[in-house]
Amino acid sequence: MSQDQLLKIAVPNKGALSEAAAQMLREAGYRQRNDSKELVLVDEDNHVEFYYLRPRDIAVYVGEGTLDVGVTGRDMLLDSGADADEVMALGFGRSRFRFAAPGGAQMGVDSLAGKRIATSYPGLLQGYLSERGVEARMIKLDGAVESAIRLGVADAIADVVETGTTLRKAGLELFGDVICHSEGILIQRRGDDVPSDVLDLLKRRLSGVLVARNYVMVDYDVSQENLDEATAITPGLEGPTVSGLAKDGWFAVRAMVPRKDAQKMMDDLWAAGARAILLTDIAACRL
Ligand SMILES: Nc1ncnc2c1ncn2[C@@H]1O[C@H](COP(=O)(O)OP(=O)(O)OP(=O)(O)O)[C@@H](O)[C@H]1O
Ligand SMILES: O=P(O)(O)OC[C@H]1O[C@H](OP(=O)(O)OP(=O)(O)O)[C@H](O)[C@@H]1O
Ligand SMILES: [Mg+2]
Repeated sequence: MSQDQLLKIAVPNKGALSEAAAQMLREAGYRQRNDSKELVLVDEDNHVEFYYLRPRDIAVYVGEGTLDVGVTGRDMLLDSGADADEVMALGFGRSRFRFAAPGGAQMGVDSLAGKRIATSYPGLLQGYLSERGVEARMIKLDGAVESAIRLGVADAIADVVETGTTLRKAGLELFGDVICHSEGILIQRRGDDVPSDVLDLLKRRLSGVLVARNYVMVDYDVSQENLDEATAITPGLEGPTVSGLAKDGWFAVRAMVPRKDAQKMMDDLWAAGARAILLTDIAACRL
């Protein structure tokens, strides 16, 4: 891609990843379509254009080099066998790809030899079974795979599981190890190392959104005698900002901390003598 061409980015047009992908791109400062029938959207200011495509097809377009990068699911990239690699995990659309069957809790992957397995991800499944030397018959379905056993076309299934509700409602139980931990990812054609400022910016902005989502800012006041103990709890990224307060012997401390640990960290800070402990969201960042 030459510097004056727009970077072509594929985005899922429907399904579980579509809204979350568009939302993340919006938060990263890009324009996104308002009309779900729109197939292409040009964002001149940011030197990119978005192509709205079926999530399953995105790895194919990127692998063939017709589009520069794309957002899809890790399971779909692996299933496609396309000539594309994961560049960055995006933290949304998390799911697991797993085996299930009635009474599955008693089964193992070895028991699948000679059986029929229904799936929408034959490439991913075949790769997993071949590595383990298990020969089974693949029944390729487009969706609603959980119904395949009840309807008599398969003995087991391999499908996407998020909450497990769909499986439970179909009377199925999980078995075997997780075949793939999936989430939304950014992909690029394998070996495509043409330097691109526009792509570097996209990656930096998406990383910024991830940090803003996963971290919060903590502020607190602490006395000199408790300063070391408190800052050990909030080491920050480079180190916490420590500034003097008007009150003698007291300091104000500010640091970024992982959102998931924030409540426990506040308890620990309080126990360490910190007071006026405040948490605030980070709207955006560049690290
Ligand atoms: N319930 C879910 N929770 C989280 N991720 C999911 C869920 N269902 C699917 N995914 C993920 O979303 C990606 C695309 O799957 P999706 O179901 O949207 O596509 P599809 O099955 O081809 O389309 P559709 O279901 O609209 O026919 C995959 O990476 C998959 O792992
Ligand atoms: O574990 P759960 O939270 O129940 O979610 C998993 C279900 O969600 C997806 O189905 P989708 O709605 O995409 O329909 P599909 O099977 O036709 O793709 C997936 O294929 C599972 O069926
Ligand atoms: Mg689906």
